[in-house]
Amino acid sequence: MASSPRLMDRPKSKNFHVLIRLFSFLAPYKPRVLLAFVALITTVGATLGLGQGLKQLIDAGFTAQNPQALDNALVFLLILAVVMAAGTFLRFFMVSWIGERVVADIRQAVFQRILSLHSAFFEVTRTGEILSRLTTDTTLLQSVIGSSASMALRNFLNLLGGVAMLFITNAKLTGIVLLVVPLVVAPIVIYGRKVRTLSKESQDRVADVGAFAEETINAIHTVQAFTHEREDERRFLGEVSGAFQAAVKRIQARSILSASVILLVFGAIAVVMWIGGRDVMNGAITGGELAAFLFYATMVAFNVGIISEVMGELQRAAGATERLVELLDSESEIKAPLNPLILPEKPVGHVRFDQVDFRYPSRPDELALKDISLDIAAGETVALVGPSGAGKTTMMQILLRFFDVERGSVSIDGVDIALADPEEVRKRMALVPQDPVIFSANAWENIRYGRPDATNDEVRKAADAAQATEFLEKLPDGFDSFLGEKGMRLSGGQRQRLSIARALLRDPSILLLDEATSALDAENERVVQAALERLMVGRTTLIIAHRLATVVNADRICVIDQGRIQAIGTHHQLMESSKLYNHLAKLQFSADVPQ
Ligand SMILES: Nc1ncnc2c1ncn2[C@@H]1O[C@H](COP(=O)(O)OP(=O)(O)OP(=O)(O)O)[C@@H](O)[C@H]1O
Repeated sequence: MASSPRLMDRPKSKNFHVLIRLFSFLAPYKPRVLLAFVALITTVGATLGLGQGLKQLIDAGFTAQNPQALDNALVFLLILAVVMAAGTFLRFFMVSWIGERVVADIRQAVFQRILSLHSAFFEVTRTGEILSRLTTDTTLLQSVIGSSASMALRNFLNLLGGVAMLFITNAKLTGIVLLVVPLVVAPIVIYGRKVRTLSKESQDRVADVGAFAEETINAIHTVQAFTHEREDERRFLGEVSGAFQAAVKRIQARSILSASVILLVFGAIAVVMWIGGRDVMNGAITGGELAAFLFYATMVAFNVGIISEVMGELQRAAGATERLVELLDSESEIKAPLNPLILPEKPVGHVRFDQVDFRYPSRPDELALKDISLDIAAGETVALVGPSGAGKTTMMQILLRFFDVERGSVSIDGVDIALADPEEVRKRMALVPQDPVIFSANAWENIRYGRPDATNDEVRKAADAAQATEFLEKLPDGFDSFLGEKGMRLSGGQRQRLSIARALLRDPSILLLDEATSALDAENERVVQAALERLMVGRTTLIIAHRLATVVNADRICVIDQGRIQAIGTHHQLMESSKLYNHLAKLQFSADVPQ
């Protein structure tokens, strides 16, 4: 398993018309595109002019022994060189700039689209695939827009111009060359393809070496514990030898290709020179004409070769564009209707599930929620309890409208959330997940995630209320401390308190808590509990309960099993009436459950 997909591996497409979609991204930069085009035409013109300068140099200068004409021809060539240099600078700069800019825009557009997509999309699309579209495919496009496309265009124009100049210079020799060029270029192109296939194979073998090493090193403890070192060494040697053999094949093919190119190209030049030389001797053409002719002929052959190379790149770019366009065209299935219902301006916090049936798109044959009806008054705390896989998390996901229900409805403050804007719905809620995510940023930014426009003062107050200030201030740089990849520097309880501060800052009317099951030590549990209680004041709270204290303190407890609500009531009521609850309570909430 290679850690990152390589450019060579991306599938190609012959579907070139998708490349047209790229034009919409070029549109904002029309003046630059135009400038690049003008520069391109100028350099092509100057390149073609070189042949004429050469002809002048030889005929009027050398052959006629005229120093003045020689000077003129040289000045002409120098001017052409300056024009070519300036044109190339401008073209290269503009085209590369456009390539980088357009790719930045495409990345932004794709990322924006990905963030808006519905949960089910992420279930069917692997994260690695999305990432490789965002990085590898866009990089490929950058190389195409920023170089290959302009190269293809330049070479194509050079080719057209070169052929035209060949005819103008000498039609008879051109006829011969048109016969010879395919004979020279075709074997080179065909063999070149073989070399490319071998290069890819060689790269794959090298990737295998890397993948094997990566897997083994990551599992170093298992390797050593099972004393598997010798065996792994032997297998690694196999991988390394495979890579070496593939490389040798590639090198062999490359050497043959280089030798053939030299033989064919110089052989062809010799043949044309021989025919042309005889014509010069006969007086049919001048020496300058022959030189110009050879110049144009070489140019044409060279350009044919390059274009065939670039075609492969363009095919890969078409493939990349196809995949990016597919992403850009993905529509979120969870979105606001055309005329979304507006939630009441002042949030109340009334939540109602009404006869909800739901099944996950990835598991269509099984109802995850069956006929769920639950009316939660503003400010009420409802604890969800039930065995693992009962559907507790699913209820929260439905309330956050990560998925739409199949039957029934879910409403907030009297508004069916399916008819509202999902962003507005989610703005009314804060989620404190079981295993809170800490982003690789400092504490300020991590808490401010709850409300990006909060002031430092507000962040501090939230941290105070969540009992997070003390431990945050003890960090080396206090609130400015970088909390590291996935918050590695914080303990489980600290992460929870930070997440509570985040929710406090968001100040939602509805709170979704997924209690941590992982055994927080008694001290931590007490602090987290205190922070939670402060957070819950005056808010409607739906809490997946794993702790006895939560269950006892909840206004109502909802017992869920296999997607259905089995019973609702207070702890004491349920201990009496619900066998399942009684069982769960004894099992889950430790032995000292009050009877
Ligand atoms: N994304 C998903 N796609 C398909 N099925 C899912 C998905 N998420 C959960 N399920 C299934 O839906 C059912 C309810 O899962 P849910 O996560 O709501 O349970 P839970 O009560 O929260 O369990 P736990 O206490 O273990 O977290 C389970 O059978 C689960 O396998």
